[in-house]
Amino acid sequence: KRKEDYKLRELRIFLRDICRKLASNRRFYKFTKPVDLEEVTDYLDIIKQPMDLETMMTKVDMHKYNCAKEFLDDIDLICANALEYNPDRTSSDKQIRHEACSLRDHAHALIEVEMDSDFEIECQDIAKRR
Ligand SMILES: O=C(C1CCC1)N1C[C@@H]2C[C@H]3C[C@@H](O)[C@@H](O)[C@]2(C1)O3
Repeated sequence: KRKEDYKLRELRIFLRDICRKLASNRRFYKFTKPVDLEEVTDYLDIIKQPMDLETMMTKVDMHKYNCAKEFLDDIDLICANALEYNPDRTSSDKQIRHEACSLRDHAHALIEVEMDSDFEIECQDIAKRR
């Protein structure tokens, strides 16, 4: 176990906690599971890289994130997908877009306040080397 492996384990513990908090917020329930591709049959024609919070939790466990920025890139992907697939002037699409922007801003704010910025810089240096 190298020194940086201990840092990445600390990052995983931190990101699981962030993911748990987001997934347990009822405002974000639409983003907790993959879009049902049997129900939404044209989804992959429009959205080339689906993402959701359960998939992100699995990615944490699979050591797919080497820094918080990579985690936030997937949060931004969840949001961008929702804005792209639900663009209409209807109240249901507007509600999805509002919730997507709220998820994005809440996730960035949560990490900003809870993450030591020097620790993230160290993780981003590890990410570059890998
Ligand atoms: O984009 C999404 C999710 C919401 C944020 C992610 N979906 C695409 C479909 C359009 C809209 C209404 C239902 O048809 C439901 O299946 C979906 C799921 O919501």
